[in-house]
Amino acid sequence: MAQTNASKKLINSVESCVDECLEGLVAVNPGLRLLEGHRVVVRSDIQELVKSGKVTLVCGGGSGHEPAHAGYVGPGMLSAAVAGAVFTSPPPHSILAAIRTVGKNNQAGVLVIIKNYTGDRLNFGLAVERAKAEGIKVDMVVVGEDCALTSTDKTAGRRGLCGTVFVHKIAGSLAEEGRSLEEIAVIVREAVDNMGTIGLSLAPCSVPGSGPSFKLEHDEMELGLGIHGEAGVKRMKLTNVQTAISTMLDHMTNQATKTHLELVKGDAIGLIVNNLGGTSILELNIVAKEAISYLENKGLAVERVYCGSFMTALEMAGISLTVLKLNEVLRDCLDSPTVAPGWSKPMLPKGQRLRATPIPLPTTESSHGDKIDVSVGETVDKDYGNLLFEIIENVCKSLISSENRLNMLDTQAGDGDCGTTVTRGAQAILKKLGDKSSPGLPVTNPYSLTLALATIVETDMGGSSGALYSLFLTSAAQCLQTKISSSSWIQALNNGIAAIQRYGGAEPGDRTMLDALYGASEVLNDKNRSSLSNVELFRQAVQAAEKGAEDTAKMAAKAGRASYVNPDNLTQPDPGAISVAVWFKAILDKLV
Ligand SMILES: Nc1ncnc2c1ncn2[C@@H]1O[C@H](COP(=O)(O)OP(=O)(O)O)[C@@H](O)[C@H]1O
Ligand SMILES: O=C[C@H](O)COP(=O)(O)O
Ligand SMILES: [Mg+2]
Ligand SMILES: [Mn+2]
Repeated sequence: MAQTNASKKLINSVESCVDECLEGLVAVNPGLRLLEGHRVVVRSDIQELVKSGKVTLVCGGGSGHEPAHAGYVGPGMLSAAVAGAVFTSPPPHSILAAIRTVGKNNQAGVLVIIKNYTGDRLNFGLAVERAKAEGIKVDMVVVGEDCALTSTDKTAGRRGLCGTVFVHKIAGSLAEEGRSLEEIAVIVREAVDNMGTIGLSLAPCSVPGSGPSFKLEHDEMELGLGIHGEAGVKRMKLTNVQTAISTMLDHMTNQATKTHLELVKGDAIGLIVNNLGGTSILELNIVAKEAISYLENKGLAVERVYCGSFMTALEMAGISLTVLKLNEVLRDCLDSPTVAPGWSKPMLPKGQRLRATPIPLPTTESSHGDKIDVSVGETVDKDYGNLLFEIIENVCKSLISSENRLNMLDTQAGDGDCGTTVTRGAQAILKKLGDKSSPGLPVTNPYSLTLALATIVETDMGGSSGALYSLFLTSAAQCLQTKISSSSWIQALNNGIAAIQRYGGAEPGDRTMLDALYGASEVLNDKNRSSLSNVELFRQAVQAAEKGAEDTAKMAAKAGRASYVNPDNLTQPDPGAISVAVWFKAILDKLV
């Protein structure tokens, strides 16, 4: 649902903008093709590549960073790129489709390269585990080179930014050379340790369908922002470009910060001067001149400079600077040829590309989650099934009607997409749920039902929320195989919470959805409340979830994207926690 204050965009619809962007990309680049039924761009020679004995490379993440990542697909760089919705990690099934396409029957193996974001770690992590279980050789490198943070005490760690493009180039070159998966992973991880990025923004961007991601006064700029419109670490007065660049690079190399890049006189470096999307070429060239001159004045040998749009944040006015310490191997990697359109000049269209047929998916024996065995798990009677139907329907509708509020909260704390992501999941569930007279989901079999919900969420949602809810539901289902009672639902909740903690690494008090879930679970597991009726107990659990969610407003963020935002700016509750309170309340409404 578009918000009324949405910024102007040249799109046909919010829902279709990523697909149409990819269609356009493959239309003007003959070397690129779409993978059937997925937001995955692959090399058009992928079938030969897989047989070539070379390591293949998969990258991906949310859209809005164009040309990243699909623009780096091509000989000498990536084999495939998986695109999520704008600023939203893609769902695991598309990632798995990409890994299968480049990894099935490929002895050399697959290297998956991601930027360090919770959503990407979880969704790509899940797909990698599935691929391994299918016998595909695969390793994953997580890029986190942000130098903005002054400490590293966050669960979320350093963000992955434009340095990821250097990683694509280095890994691409080594793969082309025929190096092994193990060798490539070692060299690439070392390169990540030897690079740093710092951003600067003059004006925010806006996600299609929404308003600006944050506000900057006309005489302000923001140091160290991320690439999703998340506010940065320090707001400063607008200065001339020379002062701005020295502030950025001083911060990047400041020994007092835990995330600084160690540079010593005489070091050879490569530099990316990156346009975050809305900076004029005139300004960008000045930035390049100033950055080179700053670095040379420090006695560094600036051996390679790349200037342009490499890793954008939609139309954000601003820049980032990435410095990579070079050695002979890395220098050769940067210099090796590639025709990936994002790195070199785009090739001209040949013929009628819009009609090019998509690459078919590889056939596969395993079709995880596509079929759910309803013979497992205890069945409940028709009335109970009807109640579950109504609960699911109400949960989805409530979440959908909270879309704008959740987006608004995520705009302050993250990247503004939590409502959109949750709504996408809810709509997919409603579509599958269908009609009450003949539901499309196994509502009389709680175990199968919960697994089916996990699969829908995993397939259609994306983002941190998608992965976390999928883990939650998959683990919860394990407690619903036998004897359905109020206590098995409580066990299911406990198990689900444990899975979120296990994979997300956050704890109660870290300002996440866990704070709402925990509040509710404490009440439900409280022995002193055993005399309460089920409905009364649940009513108190809802109150605790709501309180847990509201209390996040006062918490410091330790996990997720909010952990990068200046704590002074975090005055509203966490969107993920509010979403939990919303669905708890929606369940209660159907129990009374
Ligand atoms: N490590 C984590 N553990 C538990 N919940 C998390 C974690 N990281 C993020 N979250 C929850 O996810 C919510 C954001 O969801 P979403 O917008 O889908 O994520 P993103 O855009 O960062 O991928 C946060 O408000 C928070 O409640
Ligand atoms: O561009 C977005 C990144 O891929 C992170 O995704 P996320 O917001 O789902 O964590
Ligand atoms: Mg997101
Ligand atoms: Mn978000």
